[in-house]
Amino acid sequence: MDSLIPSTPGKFKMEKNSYMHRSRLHSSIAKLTFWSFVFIGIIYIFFFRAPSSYSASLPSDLSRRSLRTYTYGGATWEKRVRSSARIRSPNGVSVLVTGAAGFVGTHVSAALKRRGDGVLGLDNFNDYYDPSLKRARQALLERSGVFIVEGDINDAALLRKLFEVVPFTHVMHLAAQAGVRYAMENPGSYVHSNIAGFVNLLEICKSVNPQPAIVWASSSSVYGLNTKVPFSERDRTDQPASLYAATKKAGEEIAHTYNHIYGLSLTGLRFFTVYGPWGRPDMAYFFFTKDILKGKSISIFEAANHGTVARDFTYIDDIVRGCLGALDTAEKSTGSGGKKRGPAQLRVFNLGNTSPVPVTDLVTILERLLKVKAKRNIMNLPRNGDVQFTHANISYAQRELGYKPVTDLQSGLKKFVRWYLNYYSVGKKAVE
Ligand SMILES: O=C(O)[C@H]1O[C@H](OP(=O)(O)OP(=O)(O)OC[C@H]2O[C@@H](n3ccc(=O)[nH]c3=O)[C@H](O)[C@@H]2O)[C@H](O)[C@@H](O)[C@H]1O
Repeated sequence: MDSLIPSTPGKFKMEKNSYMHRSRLHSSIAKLTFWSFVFIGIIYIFFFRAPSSYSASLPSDLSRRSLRTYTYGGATWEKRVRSSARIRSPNGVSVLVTGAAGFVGTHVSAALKRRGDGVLGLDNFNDYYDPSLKRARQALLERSGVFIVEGDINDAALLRKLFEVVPFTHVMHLAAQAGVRYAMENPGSYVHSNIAGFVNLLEICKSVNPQPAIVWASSSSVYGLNTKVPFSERDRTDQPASLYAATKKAGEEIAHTYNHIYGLSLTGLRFFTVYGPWGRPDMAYFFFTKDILKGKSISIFEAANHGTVARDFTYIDDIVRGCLGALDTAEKSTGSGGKKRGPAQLRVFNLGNTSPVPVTDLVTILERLLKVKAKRNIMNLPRNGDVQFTHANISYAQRELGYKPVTDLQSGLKKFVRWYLNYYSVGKKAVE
């Protein structure tokens, strides 16, 4: 039997005996047919059926999350855009805030509006986390006069239209696929938002006249496996530990290119684990709160040999002040009509708290504020993108932006917990 099986599929040995030859030929045709079916079957399973495979899940996931078609335009829509972006103070600026329904985007938009700047939001309201929280933030902003256009930063026609309606002086680019660990589940979404989306935005910014100055969100995660502390902007950032970090690092290099070729003024802000009211439910402090209240156990990561895992948790109001400082000190872009006219500003700043706190201490603070004991499940730091600690050196931001964080973790979490209990109408009497 063995000799009937071709040594290599598709390759036939020549036989001397004709009967043998015919019967072998029939048998070979049957086998060829059989293997063809197997082959076609495998292709079918790979390309059309495998629900968890990257190639199959990516397009549907992306189309569900951010490639929806949005409707925009018309006189009423344009009127809303103009009114939202109208500057109402003598030295005000007009800012397009991408990711305006996100955590940092909402706070920054509200702060800009409060001081009289013109603000227009842009957000694709994807479902990476509960979109109803994004809708609630949108409602909050609407009450203060900020309109959020529903759309994606990959939509060049929409971005062009927005710049046609409003000659924005600044772009605060906060739209991104966030989260360190989710990058292993949906890598394509990071490339789509943090790289393709960023390039698309820069393409529009470089071609409009006047070009806006751009401030955008990088991340502390670019320091990756760097062990020198505190992290300074001059430290190496070529060892990202997650795809998220790699896309943010790529963003910094892309910013360099657009600054170099087109004279765009670009400022990247490396945020360090930002937390606070209206925060992101995918972040540990947020879902720890939820799970502690529900009596569910929480996983607390520790490094090898019971090593402490710590973060330079930074309170949202401090971050907002840093963002405004970056906008206020951003110089004008120098290009026009897609051509560079002279050197333009290119900056990167750490925005952290300079006071790392072990995750176990974060849990202790939450327990005190919630008046509920956590069910702690200590486990090894998984190899899925997390780093052991972060710690920002902020002297450069202090000098150039007047950045000075003033909120310690205890006070910041107190405000977060108060908001959380109120927002989710938790009937517990916690936080004195
Ligand atoms: O500074 C950034 O640039 C990033 O900050 C944030 O990332 P991280 O600092 O990783 O925050 P977060 O997930 O809240 O984990 C906090 C701590 O809890 C630990 N952690 C986490 C989960 C868990 O189940 N257990 C646990 O111990 C975990 O090991 C970690 O030590 C943003 O999400 C990210 O978008 C990016 O902006």
